[in-house]
Amino acid sequence: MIREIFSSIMGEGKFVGRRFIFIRFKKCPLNCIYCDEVSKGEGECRVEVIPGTRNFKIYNEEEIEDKLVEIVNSLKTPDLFAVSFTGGEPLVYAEYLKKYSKILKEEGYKTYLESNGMYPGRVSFFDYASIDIKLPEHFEDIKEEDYKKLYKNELKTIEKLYNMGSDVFAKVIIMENTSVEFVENIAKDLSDIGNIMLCIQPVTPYGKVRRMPTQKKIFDIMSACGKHVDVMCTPQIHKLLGML
Ligand SMILES: C[S@@+](CC[C@H](N)C(=O)[O-])C[C@H]1O[C@@H](n2cnc3c(N)ncnc32)[C@H](O)[C@@H]1O
Ligand SMILES: Nc1nc2[nH]cc(C(=O)O)c2c(=O)[nH]1
Ligand code: SF4
Ligand SMILES: [Mg+2]
Repeated sequence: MIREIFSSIMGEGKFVGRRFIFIRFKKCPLNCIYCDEVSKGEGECRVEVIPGTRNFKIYNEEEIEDKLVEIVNSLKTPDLFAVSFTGGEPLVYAEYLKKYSKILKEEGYKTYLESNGMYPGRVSFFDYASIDIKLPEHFEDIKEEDYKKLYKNELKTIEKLYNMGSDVFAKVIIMENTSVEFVENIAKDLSDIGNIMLCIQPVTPYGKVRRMPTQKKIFDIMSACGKHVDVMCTPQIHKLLGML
């Protein structure tokens, strides 16, 4: 279920630059062409021994699940902002996630969800949430009706978290072929939900994706979205810094 736990600087979105502990779950039902988490399902479970050192202890699956609080406590640093549940797709493991995010909250930690938003029915409370809104070009081949369903679910997830009082924002990964109008329409839909920040994240070339969007594309998208919502843009800074 859990693939790795480590301490790093948040490299994406509204809280970029803050210190986080990352709990990464394994599986994900989607298959984004740019996904930098290729080992979705298999592989060992590794836990950083000392924050930021990349020294890992290998655990077996069951062992780590019961020791989660102990492990998080061992990675706590004075600058810690929150504990991120990411993946893969953390909401694949919704029951475990609900139980442990509540326990960690009771222990005094702020909780942060990083999700693709495909499971609105499984969402529980998090202090902060980053919900991806996927675009059709993120997939090798997606039927229009499947994309529409995914999009509807993503908006529903954001709305649910917003109404629960989570500090939720939307993240859109943009590519060189991303349409300005398409992202502007997303911004309009977000503004109908409430005061939701839109974080534009230029794709980091990976796998079959070879190029980042141009500066013009980034500025055009930001200007168009800025008519409707609060918008910011950041690349994945942890990769620039060579961090996990
Ligand atoms: C690995 S995903 C895990 C959480 C969830 N499955 C999702 O997609 O939101 C974490 C974040 O990394 C982003 N990401 C993955 N590969 C990327 C890449 N090559 N360039 C930019 N962002 C990427 C995803 O879009 C998502 O916002
Ligand atoms: N440093 C760092 N920041 C991140 N923000 C989101 C990440 C993720 O994979 O969910 C991530 C990650 O993997 N590392
Ligand atoms: S939804 Fe997230 S984990 Fe799943 S393939 Fe896309 S980027 Fe990767
Ligand atoms: Mg990542």
